[in-house]
Amino acid sequence: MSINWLRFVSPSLKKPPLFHLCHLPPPPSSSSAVIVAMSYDKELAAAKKAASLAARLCQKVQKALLQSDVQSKNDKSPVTVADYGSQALVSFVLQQEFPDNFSLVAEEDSKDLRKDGGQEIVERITKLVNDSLTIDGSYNVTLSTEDVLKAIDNGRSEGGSQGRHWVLDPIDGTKGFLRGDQYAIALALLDGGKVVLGVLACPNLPLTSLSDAGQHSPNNKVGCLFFAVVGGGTYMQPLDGSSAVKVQVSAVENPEEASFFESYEAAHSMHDLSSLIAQKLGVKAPPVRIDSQAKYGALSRGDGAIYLRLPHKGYREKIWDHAAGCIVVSEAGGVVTDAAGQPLDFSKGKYLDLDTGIIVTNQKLMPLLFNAVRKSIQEKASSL
Ligand SMILES: Nc1ncnc2c1ncn2[C@@H]1O[C@H](COP(=O)(O)O)[C@@H](OP(=O)(O)O)[C@H]1O
Ligand SMILES: [Mg+2]
Ligand SMILES: [Mg+2]
Ligand SMILES: [Mg+2]
Repeated sequence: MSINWLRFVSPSLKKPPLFHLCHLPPPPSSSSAVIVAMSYDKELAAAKKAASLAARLCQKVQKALLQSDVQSKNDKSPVTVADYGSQALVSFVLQQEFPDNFSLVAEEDSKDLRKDGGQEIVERITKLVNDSLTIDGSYNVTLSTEDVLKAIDNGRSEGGSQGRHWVLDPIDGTKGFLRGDQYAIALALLDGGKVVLGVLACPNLPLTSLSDAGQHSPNNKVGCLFFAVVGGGTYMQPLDGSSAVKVQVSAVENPEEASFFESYEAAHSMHDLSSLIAQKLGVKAPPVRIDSQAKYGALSRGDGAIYLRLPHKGYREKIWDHAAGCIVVSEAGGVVTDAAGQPLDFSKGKYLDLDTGIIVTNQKLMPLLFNAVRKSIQEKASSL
């Protein structure tokens, strides 16, 4: 038999309450519930610091992007010095902060960098990482090229349902990054297979809503940091560090007024299926196509009301593409499920086992969205 841990939220807390719900066995000789609150304060501070430093590194590279900074991985997706630099930096910072209990599941590894001809690019990455550490000033170190390669490879954990694992996408939306568009540094923490903390740094996302007119005006500042801890809500602050505000998903109940997000890259989602779903719902506005988990961030503050991600058959989603985004949206009052209505399961290793795809919206719209998704999938299947 077990008792519930109780959610403990002090009304006097000004900071976001950072406590985790889970189950514990009862104390041996007590009939009253024991409240044990698990805090992720230190993890949140470290994650925000690591993601902000990585964002600064990426911004620097995006400004001066050279063709030679781009390599092609075996799966033909691009990867840049910024992806590697961001991963090395975040990995190094987290390892310094949590030396006794460090496990990281991250997208990149050093295999291609260790091949012949990789030395020059590794030196460039090492310089970027060291420059970022010098600006930060908390760690009095200069990393060697081998230190950087090792920091990248410390992201080789498999994750799973036991213990704590950090989950990192050092640049989510590398194609957007290369185009000068949206991208995100996405960092989450799994504890016992559940996402308990997420940080999304979105260096090119305007601080004001994407739906506001004039969002591309030169006066509209960009650079958002979203963060969420389980049970504590979602907050957004400018990447330059000024104060955070609590955010909430859109309260739209009428799908005709809902706007929806999908991937910019046509190959990442079945846009024909999304259009069918939108048509069934009566959504009037055309889809807003943006790269990366910036979509989850934008949705968490109500810029749009629906995010549909319906990859082509055979594609397997990775946990680093959704972990941070998922908690950022759910703590802002949204719902994230697969196309069968099941919550995403981050406890199975690097991959998410999903039915068809991922659907995201607010609690009011979810039943309508779910029905439209099921009907559209059936219609598409029977028309083939
Ligand atoms: N064929 C495909 N279908 C779905 N997702 C894909 C894909 N090819 C790549 N991706 C993933 O889509 C992510 C970008 O998401 P989005 O489409 O929302 O911009 C990529 O992350 P990276 O850029 O980190 O590699 C990559 O993991
Ligand atoms: Mg990639
Ligand atoms: Mg990604
Ligand atoms: Mg990536």
